[in-house]
Amino acid sequence: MNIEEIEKYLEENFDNLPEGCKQCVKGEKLVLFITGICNNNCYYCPLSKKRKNKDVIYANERLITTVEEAIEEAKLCSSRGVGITGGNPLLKINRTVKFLKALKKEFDDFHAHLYTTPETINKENLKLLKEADLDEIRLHPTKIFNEGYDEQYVKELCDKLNLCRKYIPHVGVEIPAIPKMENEILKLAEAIDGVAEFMNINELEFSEENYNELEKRGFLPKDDISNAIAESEETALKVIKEFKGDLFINYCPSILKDAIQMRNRLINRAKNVSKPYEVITEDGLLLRGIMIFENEDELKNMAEILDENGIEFDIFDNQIFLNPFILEDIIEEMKKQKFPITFSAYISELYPTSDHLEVERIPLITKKMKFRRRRRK
Ligand SMILES: C[S@@+](CC[C@H](N)C(=O)[O-])C[C@H]1O[C@@H](n2cnc3c(N)ncnc32)[C@H](O)[C@@H]1O
Ligand code: SF4
Repeated sequence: MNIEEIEKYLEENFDNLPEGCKQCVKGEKLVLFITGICNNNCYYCPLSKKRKNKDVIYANERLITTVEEAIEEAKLCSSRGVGITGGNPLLKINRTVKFLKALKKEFDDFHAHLYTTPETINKENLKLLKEADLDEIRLHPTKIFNEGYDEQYVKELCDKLNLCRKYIPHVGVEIPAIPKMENEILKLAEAIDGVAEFMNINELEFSEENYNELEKRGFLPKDDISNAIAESEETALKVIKEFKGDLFINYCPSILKDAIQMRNRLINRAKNVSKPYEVITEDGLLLRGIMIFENEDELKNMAEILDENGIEFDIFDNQIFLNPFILEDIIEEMKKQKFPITFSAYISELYPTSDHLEVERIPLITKKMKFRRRRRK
């Protein structure tokens, strides 16, 4: 599926999507990684070394420790809900409940969904999640994808789904589309039809951590621009085509996460955190003009000139941050008037995230620059 096909698919199916997906697509979900601890060991687990089996908390890309930081990140991203993920959030149930209650208290009408695996579902955990007002839960039946289809395991999964339904308003199943597993996935869909409300199938993705395990099994990247695995999409779409029951099955392509969901979240955050002189790109990144001075007096002179002309800027150490296009104009004018340029200058393209990750430095040589639209990994 390319972007146009995904946009068309979303337009046609948006109303049927689980609420958690609706907000996620619009970039309105805070991604709360509550712990990296997990008792499973899926060969396709995409978690990075910094997160896998580490008891760390992230709100979006930001490493946090407190509820207040999670609330702050939600505000900065104009989030309207939270997706609680991990690791397995239920292995840190008290922390999960503490964060969930605090977010629900802080924001009105805040939708919450949570990812977990069937083994940790029990009455005690569900009671706590209900008290904390969890709206949606998604179970990932890992055993099927690591060891093969097992009738008894799927029966137990259905029991767990039924138990979830007693406590949580919306209950679904979420799985990776492992290439060539269409028969197993179809059997699973038939078994959970009438029990789960939806099944979400993710296009299989590789990461630095799982690449070797995927390659060992003959799974290879589908192209050199995304981190999707070849034939995963075909498997998911075949399941959707051949399934004849009532269960709503949704396919979530890797590119949707990168090009639509992540982009929307960045745009939301950029709108809240950008300085008046920064430019928001169509990908939700920030463009900032930067002058670097070796001489403090020259920096002060330039700051005075900018001030006199009503140009907004910030001074950071020996640098002046200003609008990138104004910076280009200034340099052009100085060149025209053969004015000695005593600073170096570039345009910085950076993420509006808490780490301000810089993705590119564009040296200022030409006036009219085209800013490429790039896909992030
Ligand atoms: C990354 S997990 C995080 C939550 C939790 N650890 C779990 O596995 O349910 C969220 C969902 O992604 C799916 N998933 C796991 N590994 C994946 C991969 N390599 N590519 C695409 N989806 C994956 C699983 O179906 C899971 O429901
Ligand atoms: S359940 Fe999730 S976090 Fe745990 S190993 Fe599997 S994919 Fe990784």
